[in-house]
Amino acid sequence: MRVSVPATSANMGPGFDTLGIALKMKNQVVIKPSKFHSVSLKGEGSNNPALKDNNMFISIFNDFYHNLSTKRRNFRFEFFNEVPMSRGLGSSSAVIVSAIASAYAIEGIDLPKKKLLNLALAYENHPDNITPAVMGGFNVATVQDNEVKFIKKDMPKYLKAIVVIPNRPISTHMSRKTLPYKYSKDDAVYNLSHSSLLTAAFMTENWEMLRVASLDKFHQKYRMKQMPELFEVQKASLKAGSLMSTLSGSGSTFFSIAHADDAKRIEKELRVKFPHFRVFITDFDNYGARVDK
Ligand SMILES: Nc1ncnc2c1ncn2[C@@H]1O[C@H](COP(=O)(O)OP(=O)(O)O)[C@@H](O)[C@H]1O
Ligand SMILES: N[C@@H](CCOP(=O)(O)O)C(=O)O
Repeated sequence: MRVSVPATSANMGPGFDTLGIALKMKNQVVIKPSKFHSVSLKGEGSNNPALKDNNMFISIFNDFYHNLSTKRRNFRFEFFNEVPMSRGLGSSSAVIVSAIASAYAIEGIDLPKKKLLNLALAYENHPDNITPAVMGGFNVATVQDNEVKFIKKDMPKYLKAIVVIPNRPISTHMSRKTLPYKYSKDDAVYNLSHSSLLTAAFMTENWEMLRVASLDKFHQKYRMKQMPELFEVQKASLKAGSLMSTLSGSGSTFFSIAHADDAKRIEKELRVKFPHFRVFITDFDNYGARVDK
């Protein structure tokens, strides 16, 4: 059985804890019944021996498996990870969603995507990463009465994402601590209006509006101060022709959207200017979490 879940870029500027989009980079796990428990890791995290012992996937999988099953089978877990850890590309959401989906699938229990999303909410209480991780596409999401309410929009193939991934990780938990405790009414109105405009721009495919609509006063500047070079990345990406360029989740990755015709040139310019960062183009994912039995 194989489960795959895409990377996600959350916030998208002003949509703090609300907006997110799925990328065509994924974490996959192949699970096989086996005499003994064993773990193999390829790709991101494979040089981290701790992930072979007691990683977040195994502990969430076990929580669900032990609730769903009376049997005590052992499994071999083979992980193929493309989502870098603690870079603002939703690695924790990918792990949470894939662990829950795997426990249900291994027991042959059908798990509708909306239920998967609401189960994931217990592990990550902001819905901006888990929603696109489960559903794919661009999503606007909120939590009401312990349920995720969301609207999804498929992304067209003629738009591409360009990601700039620094070497340095930023933990989401720590990064949230750098944010102000309170915001002024002016800042609240600023973000509310920009986030609403950004959502409307996605829904109506008014891509030229993204540059203005993606401006934010809630979180980016506080977080980017930890790595001031990110201000340069944003400036360079917009100058090179990106439609929008925002901190991805809590960072450290920078996420830009561009027309396919411009993406190669923007990628090249960013690579030249920031040779010490990983820069590449990726498509958007419109499917989300996938289980192949
Ligand atoms: N492939 C993985 N396997 C196991 N645990 C992972 C994996 N990827 C991420 N994690 C867990 O998620 C944490 C990173 O979460 P977080 O700081 O929210 O970063 P991100 O921005 O990538 O979601 C890691 O410290 C680790 O506990
Ligand atoms: N809204 C959250 C998003 C965190 O995304 P991640 O990919 O960094 O986990 C936040 O801004 O803290």
